[in-house]
Amino acid sequence: MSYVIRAARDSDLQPLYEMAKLTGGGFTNLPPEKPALRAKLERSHAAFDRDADTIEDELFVLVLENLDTGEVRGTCQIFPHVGQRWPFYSYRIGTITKRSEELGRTFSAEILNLVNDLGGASEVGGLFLHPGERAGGLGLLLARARYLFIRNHRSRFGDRVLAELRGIIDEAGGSPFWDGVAGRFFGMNFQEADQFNAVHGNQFIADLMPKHPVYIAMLSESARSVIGLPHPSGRAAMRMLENEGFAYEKYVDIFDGGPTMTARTDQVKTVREARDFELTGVAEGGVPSLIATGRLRDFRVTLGEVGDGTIDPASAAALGVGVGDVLTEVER
Ligand SMILES: NC(=[NH2+])NCCC[C@H](N)C(=O)O
Repeated sequence: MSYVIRAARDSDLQPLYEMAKLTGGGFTNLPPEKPALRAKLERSHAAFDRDADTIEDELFVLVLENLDTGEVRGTCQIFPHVGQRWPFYSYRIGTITKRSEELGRTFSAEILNLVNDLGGASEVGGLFLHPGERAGGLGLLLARARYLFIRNHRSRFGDRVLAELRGIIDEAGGSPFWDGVAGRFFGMNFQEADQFNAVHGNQFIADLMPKHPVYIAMLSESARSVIGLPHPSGRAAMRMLENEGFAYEKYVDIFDGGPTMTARTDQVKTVREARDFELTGVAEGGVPSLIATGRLRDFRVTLGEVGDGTIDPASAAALGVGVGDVLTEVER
């Protein structure tokens, strides 16, 4: 089977919608609403069409296509510059330490601070792989294709990259963190708020989110216990991000308390290890690799084998490349 990652097209709307319905909620970047998805595709087209070297608040949507069937089986997104137009919100967990000499006691309290620290960063997100394809390293292909895209269009991205992981959701679809913190100020449940956010953006956060720091000690045990923890379905994603050099630096999602992972763009493993080479021939065999080619709308990535200046025939066909083309490779 042969797969390729490529820019999303208008005709991908239906499969994107079908996949969005499979996410089970809490997946802000892939709402199961066609108008919202269509708006994302339009934003993405504009980003791929803009051939310039500057960082803008835009969005690239990529899809994973099974070349044997023509079906779209996965997707991922890159936001080059969050917080440029609308502030980007996070809770940063800070510490305040107090000492009473008379009592001989020192106390440290943890505080949730509403911050816009991550404004200016690039964000990777919206990664979804069809449940029927969760083998064969395709999740990793989707994730790492984003870093190759960033590397090959480096001036379009910030010096820091972030990834938000879904937080803990209970069986009823509720978020213990939401119920204990922001929910008290929004008059809606987590699903409604997340849905509203996905469709209408985050102005309502600026309007309603409490501005004062929150003492974690004063939250309910259920809210406290999920801070910085990913949804069980996101544990593998968290490990993948850590392997790329991302770390949890005490930033959490203001709605569900899920961890925000950050990394220096140039320190991301795939960005650091990728290298360019000129294709001198097509032959079987070589090192299992991710192979990328093309700029902007023509950007493509596949899984294949890289020899000494060569790639395997299936990859050459998947990428539509021939001798003399310049490719990017990074070991699997
Ligand atoms: N799970 C959520 N919808 N969280 C709220 C959005 C937070 C996001 N960092 C923003 O500022 O837009």
